[in-house]
Amino acid sequence: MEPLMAEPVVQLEQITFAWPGRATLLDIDSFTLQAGERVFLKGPSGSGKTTLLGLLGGVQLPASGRIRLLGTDLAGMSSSARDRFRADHTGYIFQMFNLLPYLSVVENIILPCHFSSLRQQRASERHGNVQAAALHLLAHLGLDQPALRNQPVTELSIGQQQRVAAARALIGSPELIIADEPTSALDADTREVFLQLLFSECQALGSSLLFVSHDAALESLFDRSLSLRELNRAVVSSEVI
Ligand SMILES: Nc1ncnc2c1ncn2[C@@H]1O[C@H](COP(=O)(O)OP(=O)(O)OP(=O)(O)O)[C@@H](O)[C@H]1O
Repeated sequence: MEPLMAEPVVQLEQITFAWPGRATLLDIDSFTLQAGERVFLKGPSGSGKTTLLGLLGGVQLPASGRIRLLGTDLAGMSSSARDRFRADHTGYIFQMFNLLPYLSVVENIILPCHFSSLRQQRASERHGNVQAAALHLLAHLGLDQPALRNQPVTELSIGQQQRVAAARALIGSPELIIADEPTSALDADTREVFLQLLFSECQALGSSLLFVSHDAALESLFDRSLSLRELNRAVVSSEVI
């Protein structure tokens, strides 16, 4: 018997998208992200990379076409169901990290488990409870000094904040990790170290990674690289070369 192929994590078919009052920004025939794949997405500033990431998580809906996350059509859901689905199955690492300044390191990391009982359950099954899961991730990401755990995140270095942001995205093993320019504030050596840590955690958890960056030096480290310019049939006037 043929082995069963795992469901693609993301499947995008013939989507178009325009911000209100603006020309079509995205017109994409097809894009698939397979389970466990690590894909690098590049494109000039203003070409629509962040907008595409928003579509993949169901933050915005396309004007036409279909986006399926883990086989589920996002357009067929109510907006609250989409929010829950996104919280359960996707982890985000943002360029500015978006950590909550009034929460400690561990509190920031376990935040997604407050919005997703599935991620809370997965983290607890693996590690006993969500705090232990957060400490496990901190150790794997090279941040296991006990003094750091309860420190306000505002007192961390940029590299430390970035790892906390990665741990927050990874907790509870979401199937898809979306990273939007998460290394732009780091120097070249630190970037590659961070990326290797992120790769090994994604592999350990079985998560796919879609990583947006301008940094061509990182491209060869990924399974596959995509250029939004080549993927997108729309003519984008807001691109900055
Ligand atoms: N919330 C929004 N409302 C209206 N227009 C938006 C919104 N977000 C982005 N845009 C517009 O969509 C276009 C693409 O922006 P987007 O942030 O997706 O590009 P990007 O490729 O991620 O750029 P960068 O590399 O600079 O982050 C820009 O013209 C931008 O002004």
